[in-house]
Amino acid sequence: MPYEPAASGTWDSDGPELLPPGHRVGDWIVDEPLGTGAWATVYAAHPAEAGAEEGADAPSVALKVMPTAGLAPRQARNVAEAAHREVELARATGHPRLVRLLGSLVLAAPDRPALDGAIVLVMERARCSLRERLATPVGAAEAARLITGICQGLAHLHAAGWVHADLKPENILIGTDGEVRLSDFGFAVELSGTHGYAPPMGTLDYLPPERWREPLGEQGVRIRPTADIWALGIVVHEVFTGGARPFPGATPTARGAAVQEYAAGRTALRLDPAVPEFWRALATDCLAPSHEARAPHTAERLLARITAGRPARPRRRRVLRAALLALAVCTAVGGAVWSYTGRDATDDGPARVQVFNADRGCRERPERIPECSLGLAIDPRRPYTAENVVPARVWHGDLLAADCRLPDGQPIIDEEDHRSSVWLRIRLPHASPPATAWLPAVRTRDHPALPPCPRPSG
Ligand SMILES: Nc1ncnc2c1ncn2[C@@H]1O[C@H](COP(=O)(O)OP(=O)(O)OP(=O)(O)O)[C@@H](O)[C@H]1O
Repeated sequence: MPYEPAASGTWDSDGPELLPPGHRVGDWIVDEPLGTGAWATVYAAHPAEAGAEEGADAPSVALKVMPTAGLAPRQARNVAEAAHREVELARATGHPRLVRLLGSLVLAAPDRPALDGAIVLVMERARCSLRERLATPVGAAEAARLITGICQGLAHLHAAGWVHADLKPENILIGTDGEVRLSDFGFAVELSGTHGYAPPMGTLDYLPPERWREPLGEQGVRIRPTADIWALGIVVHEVFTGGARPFPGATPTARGAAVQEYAAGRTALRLDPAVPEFWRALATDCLAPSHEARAPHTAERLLARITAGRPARPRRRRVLRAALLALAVCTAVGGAVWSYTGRDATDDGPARVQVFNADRGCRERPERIPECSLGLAIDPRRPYTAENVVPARVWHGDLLAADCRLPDGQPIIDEEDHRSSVWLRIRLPHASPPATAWLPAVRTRDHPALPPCPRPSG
């Protein structure tokens, strides 16, 4: 098959050389790595010129560092072209559901030959990827909101004359506002008329059946917007099943063979029963076996169908409520689910606060299920993300011992549009190091009088 997987062996087996925290890149100082793809490592970074006062509160960005040194000429050309496409697409489009590109530069790092000359894209920083989010169950309302956001991004891209061509949960980010941002436009294709051409690259699990048979011409392989619609069908299935693929097989190649069997009419499409009826019908249309059968299901029409098919609720409330739940559950990634009994915590605390979960569904459930758990931050001045929560989880109604109040942590917005940068320091039970963690004030309705906290260290 004329195909080169995206995750081809670009790096040494030891992995890519990483930039250390504190390294200056243009106007930015590198913090921790956020993720690695086949071509790039993405880092959190903050402005180099932020005053000491601003410190960790300065806006954080994501730096996508795409090394070119040491690559074969064809690979280096691929990387440069991918970066160029990302910049071109950002210039030509721009939409709240697409990740924002803030600039690009070439890295000068003569002391690090593997990174010297790397192309760096400066982007808005997201909270996590959809792949990370899928590590914990996604409720129906949030699933609907996420899929709607993906459709909005695709509808805009397609209307602007582009195909993403590598849609997958790793490339669907969740912004700090809890909303979808499509990202990674390195394989994006600009349409001329009904189709465009791209190098034979992509991610096997998201390729439509026709791509497996598409001849490789001088300009590459033919790509049409229906390729994104197929990938959307796979993603819809994953959202409701914690990342399970709809086609059977232990490897991407085996699943690709199953896709071929289905497209040839030899097997039926079998979606997981966990996918609700409305979304099952939508995913089935996205996964129509040929370009022609899929073509009527444009992103715009799917969006209209979703808007018409979803229960009508006041828009503002729906969006904000879901945003807070997304925030809560994003932070659950990587943290162990741990039954935290508020009763213990109140024994020695100077003030008692009760956890409030914005999601009514969670408030009404007595079981302590992971999807209703909330995270406590390690450092309230850093973004409220998976890397920044303690393993302990808390649930609605838990009683916690708060010993002081920090007025100027990361701002958090609740479902009623209340924005607060106040955080409460919580004493954790002795058995669970660290000794303290931080609860955003919007996660409780209690307002006890508390002394100001000393500025947290580290
Ligand atoms: N703006 C961002 N904010 C936060 N995390 C990000 C951001 N961009 C990327 N990431 C993280 O970094 C990972 C790799 O980024 P990206 O997919 O852009 O790299 P890539 O090398 O082009 O990947 P691929 O293997 O899909 O070609 C993402 O899956 C995501 O987890």
